[in-house]
Amino acid sequence: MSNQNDPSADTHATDALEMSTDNAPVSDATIDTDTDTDNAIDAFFAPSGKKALAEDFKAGYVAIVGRPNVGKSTLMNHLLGQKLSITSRKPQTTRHRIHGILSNDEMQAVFVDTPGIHHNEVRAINERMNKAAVSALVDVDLVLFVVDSDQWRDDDLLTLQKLGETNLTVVLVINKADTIKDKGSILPLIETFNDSFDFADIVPVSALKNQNLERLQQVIASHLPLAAPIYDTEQITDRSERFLASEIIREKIMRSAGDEVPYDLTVQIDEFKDEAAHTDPKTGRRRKACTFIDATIYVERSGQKAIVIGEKGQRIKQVGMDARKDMEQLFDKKVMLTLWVKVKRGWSDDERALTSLGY
Ligand SMILES: Nc1nc2c(ncn2[C@@H]2O[C@H](COP(=O)(O)OP(=O)(O)OP(=O)(O)O)[C@@H](O)[C@H]2O)c(=O)[nH]1
Repeated sequence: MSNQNDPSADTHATDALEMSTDNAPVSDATIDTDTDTDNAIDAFFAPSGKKALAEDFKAGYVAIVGRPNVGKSTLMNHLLGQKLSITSRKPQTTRHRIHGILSNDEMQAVFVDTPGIHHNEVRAINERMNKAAVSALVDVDLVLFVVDSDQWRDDDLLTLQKLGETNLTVVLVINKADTIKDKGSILPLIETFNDSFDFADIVPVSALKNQNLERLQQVIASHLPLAAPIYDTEQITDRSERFLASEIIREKIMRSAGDEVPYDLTVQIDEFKDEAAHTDPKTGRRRKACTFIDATIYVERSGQKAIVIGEKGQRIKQVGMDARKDMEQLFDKKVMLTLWVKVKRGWSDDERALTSLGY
């Protein structure tokens, strides 16, 4: 859906203001000559990358559930060694189910990253997040129930109650172990958890500091069924680059604007165009392959728009630069990013608007 050319969208997209960032001239794209030929030769002689799979290969779906802010996204990102899911200090930043795929010689775990399970929610968006959290539990082979080692709350019990109604295998992941000053205090904590639920395993980790994640991988593998890989073992996500691009932009805004913007701003990718390496007909110079991405950031009020843009456009400029860097790293190609900020009042209460934005 592109609002720029859609007259019917004007009624929603009030108070539109465009902010363009990162307008480095296209000629900045590094120029190269014979690399295409070199790459083709390298690709021809490179090993196919497909190894023979172990006969006892295991594969399955793993849901990561838990209260907002316990570190679910960080855990998945660090297990994968890649940034697929957005993280910020603000709770409820995860809005979608994201499939991250972890493959090694013995197993493939397909992660479903869920939003927290919330109750007493009034707004349509939170209801949808709830549905997504519960539906993520259907048909998974294993649940990682993540808690913050420091904070045990009623919300945790609510999730545990939901898990108790299923026959799922549940591993308790006690995250943020790095924040525990007295390591001995984790033992009574483990006992408390053990008394409240029949966990298949309990693994304390620090997702952020990569502590005990190998052990967690072994535990995951031990609970997955014998099966062939579900996805290609080279693949790390089934999410499109478009989707990942929008999540990266959203993360940069949430990180930079902190508590000043609500978590329910959304980012829509208006254009995502790959341009192959070519010779510029005007200048005769070679241009590297590049992906042009145009995105619109929707906020609810003009005050929020001003915050996202920042003084003299500084914030949006920084968001654009940081997001572009992450995208270039993740997609492994050159990116030109243009951002727009628009006010779309009340969209998070509007079921139709949510659907049109892909929720
Ligand atoms: N100290 C410490 N902080 C962590 C750890 N894991 C995550 N965090 C921090 O906790 C905050 C929340 O992490 P997220 O991964 O976004 O949490 P989440 O559970 O996905 O949150 P929602 O998207 O709201 O459901 C971030 O500031 C992380 O950096 C950890 O092992 N140690």
